[in-house]
Amino acid sequence: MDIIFYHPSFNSDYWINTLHKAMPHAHVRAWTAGDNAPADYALVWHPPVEMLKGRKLKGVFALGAGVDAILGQLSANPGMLADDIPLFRLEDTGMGSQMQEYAVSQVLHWFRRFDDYQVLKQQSRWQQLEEYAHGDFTVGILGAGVLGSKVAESLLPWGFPVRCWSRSRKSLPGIQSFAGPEELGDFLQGTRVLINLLPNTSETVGLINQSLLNQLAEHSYVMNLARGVHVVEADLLAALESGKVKGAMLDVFSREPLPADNPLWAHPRVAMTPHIAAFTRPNEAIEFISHTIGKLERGETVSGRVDRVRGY
Ligand SMILES: NC(=O)C1=CN([C@@H]2O[C@H](COP(=O)(O)OP(=O)(O)OC[C@H]3O[C@@H](n4cnc5c(N)ncnc54)[C@H](O)[C@@H]3O)[C@@H](O)[C@H]2O)C=CC1
Ligand SMILES: O=C(O)C(=O)CO
Repeated sequence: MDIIFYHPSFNSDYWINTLHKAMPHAHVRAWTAGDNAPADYALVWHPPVEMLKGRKLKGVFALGAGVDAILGQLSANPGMLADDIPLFRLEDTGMGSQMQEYAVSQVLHWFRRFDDYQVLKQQSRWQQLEEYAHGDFTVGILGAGVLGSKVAESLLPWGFPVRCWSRSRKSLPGIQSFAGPEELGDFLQGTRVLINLLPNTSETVGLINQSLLNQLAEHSYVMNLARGVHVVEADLLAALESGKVKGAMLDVFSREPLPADNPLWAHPRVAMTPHIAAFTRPNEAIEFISHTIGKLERGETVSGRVDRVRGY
């Protein structure tokens, strides 16, 4: 079995050596331009079109959770990957716990008013502020998939009401599930902290706009852990200016790196991280990939297959 590997920044040697340990029978090589030798599987992240174009592969694994980039390449280069070649994505592989860390820490930061105390500190003011009540701090998660559901579960022990919105209804103990466009309004009403963990698709791009933000509770918070294109930045800035949104924590942006002249940089109630909410963990990813390839070779059913039409 031959596997080709491409990632613009990962340590190829580590990945190839670890893949060899997980799959001793496989020959894994780092793909380089001009390599047209046969392969059975490709492990890729933002691959050059020529790496996949015209290849007969048993499967392609995206080395991340979101597949919008590779699907975007596919739509721009139709011949890049034959329709009958399955595309897989990583499900959790160490990203779930990272998302939990990020979300819980930020929700608690806002709930305990550390953002307000930082402002008082800068004014050298010693002042105790009125505490928020858990009941007034409903957390609503857009996207209740692998990562969104883990984030939802991690917030429950802290006493917050937690709800989620997804394409289909979910059964997550203690978490109110809202499903489909017809229930988005009910999901938003009363949501104080909005956390985005949706995939970037034609249905979700630009979803977090003025209309959606206006439906949130007063003095709400927005945390974007998914993709920058989900947020209409001008609308978020307007909601911050009006006070409808009290604070934002953004890990992803419509352009990355974020251009220096973007007003989000200087906004006093916007905190930012440079797309670091959750990294692919090599060991967990290789375990997932090697198990999945093993199942594929045995003709067994597998999870993680991307629905190219649906977009995730
Ligand atoms: N900032 C970062 O470092 C990272 C960001 N991500 C982002 O997180 C996203 C989610 O990852 P997973 O949870 O693994 O994805 P997933 O595919 O397991 O879950 C997606 C969820 O979104 C819902 N959804 C999709 N389209 C919808 C629609 N039109 N209306 C309502 N609900 C819809 C689905 O029902 C599902 O619950 C990824 O697509 C990626 O963009 C993932 C990893 C790291
Ligand atoms: O896995 C993903 O989709 C990511 O955004 C990793 O950066």
